[in-house]
Amino acid sequence: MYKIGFIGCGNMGSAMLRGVVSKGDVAPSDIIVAEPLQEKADAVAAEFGVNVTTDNTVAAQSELLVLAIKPQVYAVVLEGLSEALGPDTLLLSLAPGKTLAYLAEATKCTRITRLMPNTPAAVGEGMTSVVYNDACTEADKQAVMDFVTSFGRAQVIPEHLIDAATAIAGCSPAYVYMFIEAMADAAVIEGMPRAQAYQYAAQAVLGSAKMVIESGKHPAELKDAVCSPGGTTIAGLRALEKAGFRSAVIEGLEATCEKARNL
Ligand SMILES: NC(=O)C1=CN([C@@H]2O[C@H](COP(=O)(O)OP(=O)(O)OC[C@H]3O[C@@H](n4cnc5c(N)ncnc54)[C@H](O)[C@@H]3O)[C@@H](O)[C@H]2O)C=CC1
Ligand SMILES: O=C(O)[C@@H]1CCC=N1
Repeated sequence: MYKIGFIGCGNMGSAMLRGVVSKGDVAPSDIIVAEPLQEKADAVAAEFGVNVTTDNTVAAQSELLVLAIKPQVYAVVLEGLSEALGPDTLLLSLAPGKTLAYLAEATKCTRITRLMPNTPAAVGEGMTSVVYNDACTEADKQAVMDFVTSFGRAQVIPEHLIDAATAIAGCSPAYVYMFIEAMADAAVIEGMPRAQAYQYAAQAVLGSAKMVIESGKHPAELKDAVCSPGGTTIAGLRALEKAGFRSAVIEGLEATCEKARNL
């Protein structure tokens, strides 16, 4: 495994770090995190036992460098790293909208990979999309796969699918949490204590997702098996469809893709 550097360690960087450190394949001493917020940097050092610096150029000396910063600060950060980034660095970028062409133009790196992970990486259940550029070697690809599969599932995709991947995996946890909240609100209306309602809703989502992944069955078949003729589920399904449930989800994900294309 390569020595890994992180530039920025906020929500996504720390989720990946938590996953990778818990898996144990990379020694914390082989990881260096650059995080300008001292309080965050101290918390990362204390929790994960990794090396921490506020100096981006030090972290950029790692062989595999994760840009875990917001797309809005890319230009200034990459300019600051122009001397530190070169052909020796395998650059991993998490930002929507920052294309391989942009990253090649903005740095002297030749080996570049885009990743679109999600925060469930923190519990080893991430879904990460991977887009390599042509200069990545087989060893690079192996190192990237070892890294991303240490915090969940991963798939290599062509770059034209990364906006869809951003919507369906990068962003969708937020929408799933909203769904869990909404279901819990309904249970609270019916008198269930709130904490219990979150547990019920979350376990129902977890179990349903596991059924899709492990049974290999079409989601519609699994849905139909819950809908008893003349029963409760089909009555709820009708009300959800009347309220535009599927359309709302499709429009939400499409708005995400549109935003990613324009970042
Ligand atoms: N949060 C999420 O669920 C996901 C985020 N992403 C992508 O990951 C990247 C990071 O996002 P988040 O972690 O959510 O953002 P965040 O705002 O939580 O973390 C960014 C971190 O970068 C640090 N930072 C700011 N300026 C810096 C600089 N000049 N040098 C070094 N560090 C600097 C900040 O202090 C902060 O800790 C973004 O490109 C985002 O689009 C991708 C998939 C999912
Ligand atoms: O909201 C965002 O822009 C980032 C990218 C995917 C998830 N969060």
